[in-house]
Amino acid sequence: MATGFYNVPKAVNEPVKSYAPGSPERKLLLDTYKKMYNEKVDIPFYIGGKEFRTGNTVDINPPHDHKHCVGQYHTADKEHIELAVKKAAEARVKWAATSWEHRAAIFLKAAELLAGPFRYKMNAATMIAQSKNVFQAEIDAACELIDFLRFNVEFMTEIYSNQPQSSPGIWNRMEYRPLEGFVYAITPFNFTAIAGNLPAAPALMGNVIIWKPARSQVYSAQVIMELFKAAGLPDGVINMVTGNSSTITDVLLNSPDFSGVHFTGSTPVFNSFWETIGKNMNTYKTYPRIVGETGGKDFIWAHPSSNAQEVATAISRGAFEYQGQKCSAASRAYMPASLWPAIKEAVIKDVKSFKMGSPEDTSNFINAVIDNRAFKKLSGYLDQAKKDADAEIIVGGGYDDSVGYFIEPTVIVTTNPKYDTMCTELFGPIITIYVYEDEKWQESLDLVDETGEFALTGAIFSGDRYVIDIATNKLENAAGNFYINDKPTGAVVGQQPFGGARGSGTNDKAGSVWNLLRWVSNRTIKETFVPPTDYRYPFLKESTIETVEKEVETAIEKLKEFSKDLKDKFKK
Ligand SMILES: NC(=O)c1ccc[n+]([C@@H]2O[C@H](COP(=O)([O-])OP(=O)(O)OC[C@H]3O[C@@H](n4cnc5c(N)ncnc54)[C@H](O)[C@@H]3O)[C@@H](O)[C@H]2O)c1
Ligand SMILES: N[C@@H](CCC=O)C(=O)O
Repeated sequence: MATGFYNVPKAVNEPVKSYAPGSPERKLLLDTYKKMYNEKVDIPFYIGGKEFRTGNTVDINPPHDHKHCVGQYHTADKEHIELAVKKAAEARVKWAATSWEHRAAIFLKAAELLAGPFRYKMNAATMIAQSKNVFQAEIDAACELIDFLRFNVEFMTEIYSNQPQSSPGIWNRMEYRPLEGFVYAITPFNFTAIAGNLPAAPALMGNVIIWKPARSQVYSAQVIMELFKAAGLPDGVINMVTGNSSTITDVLLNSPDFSGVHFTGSTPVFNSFWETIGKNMNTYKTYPRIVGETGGKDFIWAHPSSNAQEVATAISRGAFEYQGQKCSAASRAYMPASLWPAIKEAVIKDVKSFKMGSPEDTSNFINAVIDNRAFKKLSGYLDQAKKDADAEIIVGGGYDDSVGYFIEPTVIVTTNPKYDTMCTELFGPIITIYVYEDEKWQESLDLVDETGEFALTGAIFSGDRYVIDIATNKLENAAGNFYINDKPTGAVVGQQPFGGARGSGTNDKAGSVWNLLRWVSNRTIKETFVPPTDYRYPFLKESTIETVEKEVETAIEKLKEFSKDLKDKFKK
């Protein structure tokens, strides 16, 4: 078989298209959106490459127009999940033995297809069912997913090329085997890129996957399955199942073949997985890998030396883009009293200028929150803030679900740094601000660090390098992604590897070598070219002692002969 040490194409970030008025991409995307909006999609689940339609369906309603229906998806029963385990095991035989360049080629092809013919369908599905505006859909469903696919291939080759030293006469090698079983990928509603990456990353490393997308992301999940099929991913490598989360999880976490979980979502759900896995430990053939990126309560902190307009813009974008439904979104802020009036004025001006509505109208900066549950939860917090003496809503606070689940972008100012909305992840367009006395800026950093259970993203603003140094050190454990003079959202694959610790996850950094390393089980191979044939250490070998004794005896004999010769000579 012909082979070689192949270099993969250098990964570069996918350029973000502008969708400016009159641009061809704008027309293509909006035409696709309208077409898909007025059709009825019928989404199956996928096991072993086959499409399953059970007739037990769930409607797909755009969050910004919830009475409208764009189609339905079919849900699996327990037997289907058991079948998925079987089919994944069957697919594993060939996939795990497929050489890496073929796995790489499939995912590189998927990246190119998404950059080209799949781009508008993927973005439109994300706009329709997840209520993202054009820009938010583009940076997520197109660019970030393309980046994950391209960069992971490069990271894979970095891992494979990491090999041990070899002493003379031997050759040490490191094999990076896929895990012995299947990986369960569970994905959140808010990022199409995460939904694609969580099954794709372990699959790239040779694993087989059972993937369960979030119910409100199933529309773009289907497009991801179509993309992988078009790229040539063999049947059964990624099986996408939809249905009751508990039923699916119960079957998968009870299977002896369960070898890892790749989760992104809320902290309580991940904690429940960890508990179940712990209880089931004796069931599994191998210790499962547990990888989870979870919730956040991300902060913006500003020092009196910072620029008020820069801080205000970071709040307006960091807290409200995609309705604050990014795990990275700023949802608590600490502002110095001296700068607060200027920051407040600028933020209120921004928020009042935001347009809210359907993503089809590209002038809308804000769209709807994901579903009725989120709407009820968020409106409940707004009602509570209106009643609480230690909270004041300075802009926003309204909500309306008559057409879509619309929550007005809201800024709450509190006098209590431990006020509920300073600590709890709300996952919506609400930020709470605590104003501190300028001279207490060091104490305010302690507050940032000590408030809440999370440590995902955080941003500090200052024009003073000594302050930046102190804050960076004090907040060492407060965020896995830390920003200096920038908003805490918008991490880019290959540039800011993403993930947090504490209650925010296992911090394995999506789209990095550290994440991919979790999906391989190394085998060390030592090959000896000329194996020894005698067990004894050289200095103890009988043959050696005998040789030395013989050499000594010979030397003595020679000396005797020499002295005899000498004596004879003297006698003569
Ligand atoms: N840290 C990160 O990188 C990151 C990225 C995106 C989202 N998130 C987090 O995700 C959350 C928002 O997403 P979400 O609302 O989809 O999260 P979620 O926890 O409700 O759902 C995540 C996934 O788990 C499934 N699920 C829910 N309950 C389950 C149960 N009892 N058993 C089994 N599966 C269950 C869901 O169906 C979904 O597929 C936020 O907390 C956000 O911070 C984190
Ligand atoms: N890359 C995104 C990830 C957000 C997760 O929900 C960001 O950094 O904003």
